[in-house]
Amino acid sequence: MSAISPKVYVAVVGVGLVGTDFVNQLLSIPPHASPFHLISLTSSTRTIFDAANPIAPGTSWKPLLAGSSQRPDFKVLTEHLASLVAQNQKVTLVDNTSSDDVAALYPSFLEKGISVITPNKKAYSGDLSLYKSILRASETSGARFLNESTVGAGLPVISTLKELVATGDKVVRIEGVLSGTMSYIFNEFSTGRPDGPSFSSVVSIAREKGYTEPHPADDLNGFDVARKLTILSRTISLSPQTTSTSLPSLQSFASVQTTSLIPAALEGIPTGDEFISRLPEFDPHFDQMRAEASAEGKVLRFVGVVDVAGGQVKAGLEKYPTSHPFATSLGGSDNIIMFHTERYGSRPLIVQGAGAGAAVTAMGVLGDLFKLV
Ligand SMILES: NC(=O)C1=CN([C@@H]2O[C@H](COP(=O)(O)OP(=O)(O)OC[C@H]3O[C@@H](n4cnc5c(N)ncnc54)[C@H](OP(=O)(O)O)[C@@H]3O)[C@@H](O)[C@H]2O)C=CC1
Ligand SMILES: N[C@@H](CC=O)C(=O)O
Ligand code: NA
Repeated sequence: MSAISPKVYVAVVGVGLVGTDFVNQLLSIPPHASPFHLISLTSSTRTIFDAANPIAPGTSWKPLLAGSSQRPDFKVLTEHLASLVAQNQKVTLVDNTSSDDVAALYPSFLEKGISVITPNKKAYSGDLSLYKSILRASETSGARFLNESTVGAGLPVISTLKELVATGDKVVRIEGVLSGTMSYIFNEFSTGRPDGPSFSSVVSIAREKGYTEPHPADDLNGFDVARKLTILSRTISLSPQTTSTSLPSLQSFASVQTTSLIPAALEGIPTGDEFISRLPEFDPHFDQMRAEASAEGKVLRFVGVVDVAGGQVKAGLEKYPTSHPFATSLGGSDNIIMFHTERYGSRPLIVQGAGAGAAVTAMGVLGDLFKLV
């Protein structure tokens, strides 16, 4: 007779694009097959918590949350979740925000035995001291932190890299198109022809499709790619299996050599709406870049590199021949990540597919949750 594992108690913070899909995917698991109890939801203004009556499939959870008079309080939420841990329950906090404030709380969740799962890149690409305290807290309590959707959305990028490192392969270089937004923009904008849609129009569509960060400037300044490269780089260099590496110890994503696409006049615009409305002023600048690449028989692609052997991490706009895989094999919000390793020799291990969008990102988060079962 096999033992029945206890269910994992899940508290969700952030119910925007990804968070909504995540909750809907979680609640669509047939109850008899679901290893999860969804016990709490928190938006930026409201919260609900009820460990005794988990939210059931079919519940109209949005009105339930909107109708709550409880304000979010992370101290109280942590106490509630810690009391379940004290009763030997498995408890996880899922952070679907892009908030630095929520990210800063991960060590305090982890040290109380609450696992953390997130597509939010802030903690893992922010200050190195936060990353190290996450590692320490997880090691001390045994609670897990999983972040598959921080790179390549639901694509198996982090899990692949962890397995390469854990099994003793030596990563030489990782390179690829790591931004769904940048991929979509340049797949549509730069096809090898000298003309085509305007830059600002494809950026607007990428935003409508839910690929961009809450503020699209966070994609166009290259920081989103720099954050992903920081996460990949730290996954290698701070793994217990890595004894020595030439990789730089990145103090934060800001240490990555990054080329911004944002015209100087648009730096620091506070809202995404205003940024998008001003972008058409700069279309002629991008038209010229496209025409120059086309004249060389090339396309533009925004690419990131973790050069482990060369000790360099960088992100920027590059030109590729129209026959290159970055030009021929990408469409939509596709990411492509090539792992050059000792074992994979001259033919890299390649992961490719949609790298942004609510459904695929939420799937990566839910996939991480299943790893706790
Ligand atoms: N979209 C994508 O394709 C991908 C996204 N990601 C990451 O997923 C995360 C979510 O992205 P996305 O859903 O697109 O963004 P959204 O802006 O749609 O959602 C974020 C939500 O977080 C909520 N929020 C912000 N601060 C807090 C807080 N302190 N407490 C509770 N809730 C808060 C906001 O709530 P409210 O509505 O109440 O203001 C908002 O609804 C981001 O970290 C993003 O980088 C990762 C991979 C791909
Ligand atoms: N804005 C990001 C979302 C996923 O991380 C992207 O475009 O890749
Ligand atoms: Na991923």
